[in-house]
Amino acid sequence: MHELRLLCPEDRVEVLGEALDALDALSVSVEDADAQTDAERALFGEPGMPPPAAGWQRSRIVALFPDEASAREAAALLRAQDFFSDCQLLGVGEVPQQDWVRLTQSQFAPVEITPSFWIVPTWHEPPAQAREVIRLDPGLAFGTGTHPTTRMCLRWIATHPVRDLRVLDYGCGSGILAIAAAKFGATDIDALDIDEAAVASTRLNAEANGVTLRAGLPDAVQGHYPVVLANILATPLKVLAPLLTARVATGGALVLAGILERQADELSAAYAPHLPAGSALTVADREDGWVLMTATL
Ligand SMILES: C[S@@+](CC[C@H](N)C(=O)[O-])C[C@H]1O[C@@H](n2cnc3c(N)ncnc32)[C@H](O)[C@@H]1O
Repeated sequence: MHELRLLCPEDRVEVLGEALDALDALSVSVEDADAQTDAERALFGEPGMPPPAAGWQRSRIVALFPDEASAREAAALLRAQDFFSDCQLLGVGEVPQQDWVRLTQSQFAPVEITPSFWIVPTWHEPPAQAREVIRLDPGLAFGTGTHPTTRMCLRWIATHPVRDLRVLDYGCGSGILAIAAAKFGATDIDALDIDEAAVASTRLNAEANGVTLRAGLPDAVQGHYPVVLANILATPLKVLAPLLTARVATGGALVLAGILERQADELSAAYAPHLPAGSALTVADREDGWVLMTATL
């Protein structure tokens, strides 16, 4: 395969992407040409919040073609277009052959949650000290155990009694929290998500781990649960406060993640009106700038 590398200003990214697509590029990727410099621009915004900028000042576009001739032909055609005037051709080069599957797999190692509880990709053997193991490969849905928010929830599950309890995993992604609850003895588990792909992924992962749970869309929520877990993000968690608190059984635990340290007070305040007297949402764990917040209802 050969790659065609281009440099362009923010307002040409879309038209170049469309043109490369029409020229049968196998893939087109766009990166910040100023990454790792003072001019680097963050483009991430929380759900519901606008991103800080619509695009990068200068983008580096890399398009893959099956051979050198098609990459060069695409370069020649693009250079002849009016919209290419402020753009630059950086080069055409061969992409070295790699074992992409092995390369991807090498980035996912077993993740330790506690010394005896591990998340292990199927291409690895579980470590000798692992007593409880979830087998999980990275897929379309979030939740491989590598993110601090997931890890803190998993740690909570592993260190609190969930045996024989009903559990709600709201925003289940890959289903990792629901599967962990099942591994630690929870018996009646609802794993729900607004994303159909997450629901499908949860079903497959549960089956692969030999556990029983119900995966579905949020309207499948039913009754009250002694444990309600939700690892989403601060903004949706605030919106979901009435719904999530209403689903926690009396004396049950609400466990929330996806919250940055600086958002903890904001979350406590948003949940306060929905909690019984004497109960509060407080920080129970922290990792890498994220916090886990819990309340007993
Ligand atoms: C950060 S992932 C968490 C996945 C997994 N539970 C974990 O702990 O790794 C958040 C998930 O919540 C889902 N989600 C976002 N907003 C939601 C909402 N309002 N109701 C239900 N699920 C939601 C997303 O589709 C995503 O799969």
